[in-house]
Amino acid sequence: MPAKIPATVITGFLGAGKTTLIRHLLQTANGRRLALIINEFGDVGVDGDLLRSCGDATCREEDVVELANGCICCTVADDFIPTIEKLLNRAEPPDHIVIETSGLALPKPLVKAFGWPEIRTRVTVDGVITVIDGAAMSEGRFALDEEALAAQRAADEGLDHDNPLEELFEDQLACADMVILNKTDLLDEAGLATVSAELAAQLRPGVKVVKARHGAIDAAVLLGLGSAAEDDLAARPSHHDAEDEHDHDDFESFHVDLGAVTDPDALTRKLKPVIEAHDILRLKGFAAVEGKPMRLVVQAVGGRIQHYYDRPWRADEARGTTLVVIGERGLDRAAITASLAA
Ligand SMILES: Nc1nc2c(ncn2[C@@H]2O[C@H](COP(=O)(O)OP(=O)(O)OP(=O)(O)O)[C@@H](O)[C@H]2O)c(=O)[nH]1
Repeated sequence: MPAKIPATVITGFLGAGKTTLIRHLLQTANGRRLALIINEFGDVGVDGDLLRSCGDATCREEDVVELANGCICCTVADDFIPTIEKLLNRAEPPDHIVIETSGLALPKPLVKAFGWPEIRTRVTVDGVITVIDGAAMSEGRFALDEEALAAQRAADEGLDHDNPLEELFEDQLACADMVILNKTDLLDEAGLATVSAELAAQLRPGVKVVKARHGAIDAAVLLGLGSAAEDDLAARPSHHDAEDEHDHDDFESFHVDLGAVTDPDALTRKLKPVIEAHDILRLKGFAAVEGKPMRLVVQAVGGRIQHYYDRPWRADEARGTTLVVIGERGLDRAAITASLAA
């Protein structure tokens, strides 16, 4: 029986730095042939496109498979299993498969999928790596608002779960074999100490926390953990263990198509109040800037916004501005679209 091909699951909340970590991983793959499966919650494959444009020898076009438009934990049978089988059946299978889940995916159902008969003898979960946005955590982005929850519980006995961000955050931590505490450049010493202590209190015994900036952790640290997580599920509790199915009704995503922009900084100034007014969790995409041959990448994690040019527009693609908007259910799409188009 040939050795199982290792697969690493990179998870973590919206904008934590998963794609950034994978780009660095590709640059330190040290000759390993990697295949990437990139999962997006939204219907526009931003991360996959960013990774394809990284141009490294290790991330050829055919090595990046995109599973957009829904969380990988919900599309296991239709999308994930067939995708893994295709990779395993290649004339030259990859040395290692790296899976980036969407920022809203539950990792445990995905790890469970590796126990499916179609693939269980051929691939193993080498490790679940959870990326944490240290800045968002220190700002209490995932902390439970005790008063609000107490008030909710008083009003509704039937309430049986914490807020969706809190649950998702806890599930992504509970399933981790390693935690990357990212964005430490945005933390002062006190903030780092607080976040590190909060993490340590939530992690299973033996789970390592590695501090990082811009996901700059080498492949040698991330790959080769040998955790066989698919055989260790009982040790990884989830809020959703009791459910057969889970859904992502708590979140929603849509994209806005705009024309070319004249000034990237003006675009950022326009985005900030819209993100804050509508509590948009994540906004990302590409913009065409008048007179510029390069494509502008727009990245917003909560109110933290940045933009940069990543590559020239190709002759075969339509220049335009497409922004993916992700938030908790109930986003006012019309108002957001109107504000961005104004
Ligand atoms: N300051 C700072 N910014 C970072 C760091 N890591 C990532 N970022 C930025 O955070 C934003 C989101 O990074 P991504 O790598 O796209 O995050 P992601 O987890 O893949 O995002 P989703 O796939 O949308 O969940 C980008 O603007 C990154 O440049 C970091 O360590 N420090």
